Amino acid sequence: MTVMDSYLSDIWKRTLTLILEKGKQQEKLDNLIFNQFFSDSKLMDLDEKKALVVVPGYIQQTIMMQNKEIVEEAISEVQERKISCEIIMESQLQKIRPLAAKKKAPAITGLNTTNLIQDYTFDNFVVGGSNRESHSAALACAYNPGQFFNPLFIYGNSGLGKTHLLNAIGNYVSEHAPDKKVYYTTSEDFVNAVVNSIKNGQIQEFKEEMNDLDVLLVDDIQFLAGKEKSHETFFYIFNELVNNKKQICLTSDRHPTEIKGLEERLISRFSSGLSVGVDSPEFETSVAILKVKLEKQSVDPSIIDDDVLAYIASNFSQDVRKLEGALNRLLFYSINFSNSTRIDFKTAVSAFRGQAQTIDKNDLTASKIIRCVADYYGLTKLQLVSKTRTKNIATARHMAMYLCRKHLDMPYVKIGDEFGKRDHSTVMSACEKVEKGLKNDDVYRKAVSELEKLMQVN
Ligand SMILES: Nc1ncnc2c1ncn2[C@@H]1O[C@H](COP(=O)(O)OP(=O)(O)OP(=O)(O)O)[C@@H](O)[C@H]1O
Repeated sequence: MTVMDSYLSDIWKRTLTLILEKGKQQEKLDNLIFNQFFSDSKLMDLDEKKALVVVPGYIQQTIMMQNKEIVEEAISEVQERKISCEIIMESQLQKIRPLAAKKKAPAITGLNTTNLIQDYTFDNFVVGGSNRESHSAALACAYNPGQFFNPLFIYGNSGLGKTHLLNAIGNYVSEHAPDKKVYYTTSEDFVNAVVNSIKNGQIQEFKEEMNDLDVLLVDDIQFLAGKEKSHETFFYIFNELVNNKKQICLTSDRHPTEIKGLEERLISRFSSGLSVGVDSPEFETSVAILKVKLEKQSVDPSIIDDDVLAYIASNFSQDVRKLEGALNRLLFYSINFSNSTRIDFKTAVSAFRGQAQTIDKNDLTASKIIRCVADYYGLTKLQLVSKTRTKNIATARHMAMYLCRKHLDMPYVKIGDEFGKRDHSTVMSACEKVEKGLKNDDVYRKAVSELEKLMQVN
């Protein structure tokens, strides 16, 4: 432990004692809540006015935020000056750490610190149709910086892996060519650095330091919009680096030509290399991502039934952050509220009650599902529950059984009763067929998604 660490730890210990005392006085906290949600927190940083507090997860963060006033009162009392607190989760720390490192670094930009997010590598980036192009372009830039696409511009909605890819490039270069200077920053930090350098009369030094880089990675470049002073500096650095065959990689939430408030000359520079998009992951990619994230948390994927991963993948794959959040919720739920060592479909349905596809279960009945499926396939309800085994009727029947299981959580036997008294193994095998179809077949996925929409409106 460094002197700084033990200094912060001592302050936090005294603060925690006060938080409990004040919380009890104000009847907002008791020992149980305090021990469960406050005791694992840490004070990571402290300056004249602000404290950075880190907590293990979402729940601790939420509960501490609810008591933020008490927390701020307590630390202000310990420090004998007014302190405001930022409370973040450990998982957010990595994004913030570089800022802290930069602050302490003697150089203007902090280039002598490695500010890459170490966890984001090509090895743990799952490739699928939605990101194949951007992954391949990023890898090419990492393998041969400055040679292929300059700049590489990766764009797409939030949470689709742009920051991950950007850092993967940096980590790859740092590992394979340690003599190369790599710098990762967000455009907001870049703007702050420019403003500070101007204020301190060091803008020339700042530019020189930047021009000395081999790889410049700038995240969320859209935030440069409207910051005219920084445009000038960035334009200069951009030209120097590109002319010297140094690699620049940028990310944004939209294509360069759609960023409003950027000078034309910058837009044209950004578009002059290669622009590649990232999209929401498709089903297989989502499942593979979930498996990678489980591995990262040292959870054996075999304790989770395949249909559970399929369920999360079909409900939360708009962005990977949502997928990760859903997985964390499931793990949290099963650790705290389930007695079983396996995580099955039923556990998942309970964990996501009210979160996954918002079909109102109170409104939904087997009969309604049968009607929707029959309409969708152009059949009658009678045909669906009949003994007929014609392929199209059987497929529709399997689909209806699967939807009853998924949305009504009905036992197999009961579903069998609804479909002309079929036995439970027939229903089980029907559900398995649809689950398999969902993994391998776009037609199944499309049908389930359209049927679920129909079930909501009908
Ligand atoms: N293909 C993937 N394989 C593995 N993890 C992924 C993949 N895509 C995204 N992730 C994970 O999803 C999370 C969000 O990704 P990231 O921060 O890179 O998104 P982003 O596109 O930069 O979002 P924003 O625009 O909001 O900054 C990260 O934890 C990242 O590791």
